[in-house]
Amino acid sequence: MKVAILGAGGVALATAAMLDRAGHETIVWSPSGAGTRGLEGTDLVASGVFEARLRPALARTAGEAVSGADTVIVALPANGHRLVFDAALPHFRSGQTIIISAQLSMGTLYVEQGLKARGIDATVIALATTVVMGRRTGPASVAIGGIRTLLEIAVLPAARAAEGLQICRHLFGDRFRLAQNLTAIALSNLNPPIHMASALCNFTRIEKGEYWANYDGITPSVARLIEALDAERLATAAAHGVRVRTVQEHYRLTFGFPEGMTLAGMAAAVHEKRKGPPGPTSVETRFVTEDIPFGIMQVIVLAREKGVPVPLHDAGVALFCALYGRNFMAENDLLPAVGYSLEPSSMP
Ligand SMILES: NC(=O)C1=CN([C@@H]2O[C@H](COP(=O)(O)OP(=O)(O)OC[C@H]3O[C@@H](n4cnc5c(N)ncnc54)[C@H](OP(=O)(O)O)[C@@H]3O)[C@@H](O)[C@H]2O)C=CC1
Ligand SMILES: CC(C)(CO)C(=O)C(=O)O
Repeated sequence: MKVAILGAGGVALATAAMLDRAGHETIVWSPSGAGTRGLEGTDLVASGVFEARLRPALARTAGEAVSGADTVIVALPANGHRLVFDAALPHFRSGQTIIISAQLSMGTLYVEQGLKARGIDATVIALATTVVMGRRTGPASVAIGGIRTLLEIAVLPAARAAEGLQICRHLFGDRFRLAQNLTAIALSNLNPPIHMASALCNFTRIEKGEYWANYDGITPSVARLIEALDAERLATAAAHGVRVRTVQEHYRLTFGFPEGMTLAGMAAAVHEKRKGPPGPTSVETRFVTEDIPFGIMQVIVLAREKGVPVPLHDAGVALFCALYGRNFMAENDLLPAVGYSLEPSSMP
């Protein structure tokens, strides 16, 4: 299959390596061009859970990437989604499949609306997290941190669910199951609570650019905060009538741990085994710039809809707005575009 990957960071390049290994043809687009500059005329080298050397095609424009592809994978942080969706939408064709890896803030609805406006009959698939974990380690290298064994997807239109499932399996293997709906996917992305708690509790390290290891930063107290945030997310999901995995299940499935381990215990075991990846070392980290406005805000908006109190989510946004002197709520350019209000006055 011909696959266009929009984005050229850790996940995008790890995805390209995984698809190349499975015999698919890939073309990668970096929105600014910075992400693919180091790949011009040279192989991409993947290391970690598998090793590979590949030469993905490089696109200069979103149109060049998308036009010849059967499937398009959006693989970049959600604070870049709107820009990338707007660049790609004029080029989508009927019959294509668009996979959002991973969805935050109902980006799938935004794409669906854009396709409808153009009369394009394409399939849009939302993932709650990425198939593969990855981190760029240099201009032409990527470290593959892991491949998930089980992922939920939602497919629009819902009538194409079986077809969507088949395409995901064809690309990445038999590791997908259908979520109840898009709200379940929206409430299944575990990065926002994990990253908010980690970033908040390790903030001076981030601001001073000190080295810290991501899972080592999830100490028992940080894990307790993540679990308290998770209780709010689970209450929101229950109010919407959707079943989502708990943060413990998420770690268990991601890392293959047996049942019964605590979150802090699993984080410590991952750190012991991997020692990495590093935690963020810049205040511009997507743990904040993506996860607060697009992830935490999404939970807050869905909680408000059902009158579910989420005081820790609200407090988290307020704290990060104060830490940065910046209105993160106003940075979400997806939810208002698909009809959700970000106004605090719509609080229950
Ligand atoms: N890395 C991981 O293991 C995991 C990642 N995820 C999620 O997957 C997604 C991708 O993550 P990852 O690849 O690590 O992220 P990266 O930070 O490595 O992504 C960098 C890529 O995103 C583009 N980009 C970043 N910000 C913007 C923006 N504001 N506007 C336009 N383009 C932008 C960059 O563009 P350019 O090339 O122009 O510089 C570059 O191509 C995120 O949503 C993340 O939360 C989820 C689980 C695990
Ligand atoms: C660091 C990791 C793998 C776990 O939080 C991650 O999810 C990310 O980089 O987005």
